Amino acid sequence: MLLDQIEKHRVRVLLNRVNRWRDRMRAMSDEELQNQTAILREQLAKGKTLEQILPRAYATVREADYRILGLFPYDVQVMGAIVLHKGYIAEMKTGEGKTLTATMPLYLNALEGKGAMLVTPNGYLAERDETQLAPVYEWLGLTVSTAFRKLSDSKGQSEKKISAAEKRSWYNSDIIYTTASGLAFDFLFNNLETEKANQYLRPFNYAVIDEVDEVLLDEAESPFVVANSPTVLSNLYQAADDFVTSLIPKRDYRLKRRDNAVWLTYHGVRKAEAYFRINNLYDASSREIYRHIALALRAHFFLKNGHDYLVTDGKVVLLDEADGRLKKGIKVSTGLHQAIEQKEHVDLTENQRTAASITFPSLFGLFNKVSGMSGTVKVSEEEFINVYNMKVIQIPTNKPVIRRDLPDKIFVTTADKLMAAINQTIAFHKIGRPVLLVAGSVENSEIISELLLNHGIVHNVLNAFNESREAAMIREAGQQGAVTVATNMAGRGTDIKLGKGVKEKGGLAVIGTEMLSERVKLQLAGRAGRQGDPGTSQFYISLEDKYISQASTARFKNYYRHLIAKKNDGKPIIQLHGPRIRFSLLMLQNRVSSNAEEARKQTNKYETTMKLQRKSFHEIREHVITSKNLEQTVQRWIDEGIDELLKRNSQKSLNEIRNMINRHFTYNDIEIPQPILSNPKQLKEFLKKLSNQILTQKRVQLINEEQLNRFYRKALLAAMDEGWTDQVDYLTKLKAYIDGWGAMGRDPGYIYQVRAFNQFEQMLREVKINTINKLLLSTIGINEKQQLIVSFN
Ligand SMILES: Nc1ncnc2c1ncn2[C@@H]1O[C@H](COP(=O)(O)OP(=O)(O)OP(=O)(O)O)[C@@H](O)[C@H]1O
Repeated sequence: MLLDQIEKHRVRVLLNRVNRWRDRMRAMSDEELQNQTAILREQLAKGKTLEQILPRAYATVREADYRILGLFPYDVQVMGAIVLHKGYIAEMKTGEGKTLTATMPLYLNALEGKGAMLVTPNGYLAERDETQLAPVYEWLGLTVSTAFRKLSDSKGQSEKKISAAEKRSWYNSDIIYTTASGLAFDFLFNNLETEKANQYLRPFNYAVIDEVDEVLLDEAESPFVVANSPTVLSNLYQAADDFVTSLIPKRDYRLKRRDNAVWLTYHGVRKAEAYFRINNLYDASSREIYRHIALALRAHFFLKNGHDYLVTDGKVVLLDEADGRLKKGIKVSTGLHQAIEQKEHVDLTENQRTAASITFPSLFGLFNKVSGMSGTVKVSEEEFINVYNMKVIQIPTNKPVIRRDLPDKIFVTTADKLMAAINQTIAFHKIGRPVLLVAGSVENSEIISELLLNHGIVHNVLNAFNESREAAMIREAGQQGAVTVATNMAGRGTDIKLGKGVKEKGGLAVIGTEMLSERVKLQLAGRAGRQGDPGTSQFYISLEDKYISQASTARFKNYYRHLIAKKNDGKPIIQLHGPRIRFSLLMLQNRVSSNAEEARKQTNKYETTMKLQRKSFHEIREHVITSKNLEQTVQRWIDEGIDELLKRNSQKSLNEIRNMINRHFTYNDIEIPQPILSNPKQLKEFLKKLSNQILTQKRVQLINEEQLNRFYRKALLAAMDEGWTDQVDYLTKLKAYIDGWGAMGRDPGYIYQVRAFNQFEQMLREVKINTINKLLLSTIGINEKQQLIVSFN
């Protein structure tokens, strides 16, 4: 608390220093103001720190914001901007103008020439913000871009592959607006490139993460995955799916939604053994069957169409749990995607191996400095401090918030709550108040839409199906009498402006129709009452909501059954009142959020191991990709590879050695002098000589040293990337495999670490052997353009 006060005091001191510049900046001509960028850069060059030039820099942007956009950042926004520069998290209430706030730290940190990024959870926000603010930065002499092809520029060419040069120009801009997922994918692909010329990222410097709780908490657990080299598709998906649909609840399997767990009972296990004709389901030889059953169980009991994914055009597309958008291009790894496809009876996509993966927490761990902003972070402050070492500073609002967040209305069934919510919508609509009606899933948004149509109410539907009309719908949503049905896609960053006469009627009414976590709820409520506007929010929830059913206790379930029985006896709509039910729901909410926090901690533990391995792997890779002379590396790796091969071929019979030579060195018959077989030293010398002979033969086909180096590089990288793909794939599967072990009293984090480490060492040894293969068994040639062509077997 005291520290908090001290920190806030420091922020105020800096704010005063920014304010002292205000009149001087106002008096400057445009030219003088624009010239500040050069002055500030010069001060940096002369050794001043960013902190020292902050007041002048912030005052410059502030004035530029005013001259270009007509918006002069308020004192509270400058305070938020100071917090962002320090690498902390600024909690600024919804609608306080975080977009404008970010202009200050981005400008300041970009002055060093190492790049400053604004990362948002979705492309709509990144593009909107960049378009709005680019004129300010450009006016001040900085370059700015989105790190993706803008929807507005990409007419007809969105299919065209984006060149490395184009991407490089984005990422070399002073200020970059992008999405967290776009950045994750670009990072992974950039690392898989085998030529420096095809890489486009520079080292990450400074980032402001918008909606930081969504990025670093809600999405912390789902890794971004790049897949390659399809593996054989297993027909076990269908068998496992058929098997799971034949199971009898309780007798064959048990379901514990609260712990997110489902497992086979003794009966179920026997049934599986009979079904798959095996002796022991838990035997190592049945591991694949076990894995497929586990996947099918998960697909059937935990993932729901319309909730977790959509089936469109015969394809399964995942929905982002946090914001209800389609997660294009992302697949659940380890076969769960195929298990869902099998369940939905659509064609199975190819099963792919994970080539590289990263989670948001480790992606942002690569930046020199990271800060964040959101309207709803204080509740998770402890986690931010413990896990990310980021302080949270609350910024006061510019004008008092007068929005009223009314207490939840609680119903027993889904039907009851939807009807009540619709009736309320109709009442608001009658008096001309705009309503944002938020559905818990795509499926519910369509049901609500139909019900509204039955009442003759014209409305817009904003869900993952019509994302393209988002901007237009948001523009209409605050007008008199407008009704907008949306999934929680409209939950973050959506700036709904009130139309004429709406304030007098009470502002926007947000009506939620699903129990949600406190943070998501606050975000949705925050679509109303922005910038001191009037507005209300109220949530209509039922005991059947997913959030409740996944976490409810036996007592709670009995209570629900009792109420349903009453309802079946003819009682119409049952609404629940009183402190007891509210208290129970509060407890339930706490339980869900602490479970989620635990799960994130576990994932972060796994990820730390991955991070270390990724780092050491990429250090080696960076050496290979940049080195102009790889001769020594090649010799050393061949040497180590031979040692490893000899260790593995312990017998050293003539046949064994001949086989080894044919598998790794050359397909030709080689004369092996008998006596060396019993002398390891001589044998090693022999193999080294052999590899040098083969390399010399290759060398003569090459034109110059540079081409030789290129050949070396291609061979080493091919060997390394294969090894790394196996490693990442192994780690992904390992994680899925041991994740449930905690329930059995073992520490999955520890087991993971030990196995992951051993496998990494093993992988490095494997790479050395594979290097011999790539170098010696490949064929090379020069094409008519005098370019090197290498083909690996
Ligand atoms: N200094 C200012 N002067 C006048 N209007 C402002 C100022 N700053 C922001 N606004 C306006 O306030 C509205 C809300 O801004 P913005 O959408 O950036 O809020 P936000 O904090 O990002 O909200 P959310 O938490 O919902 O993402 C916008 O319409 C913006 O133009």
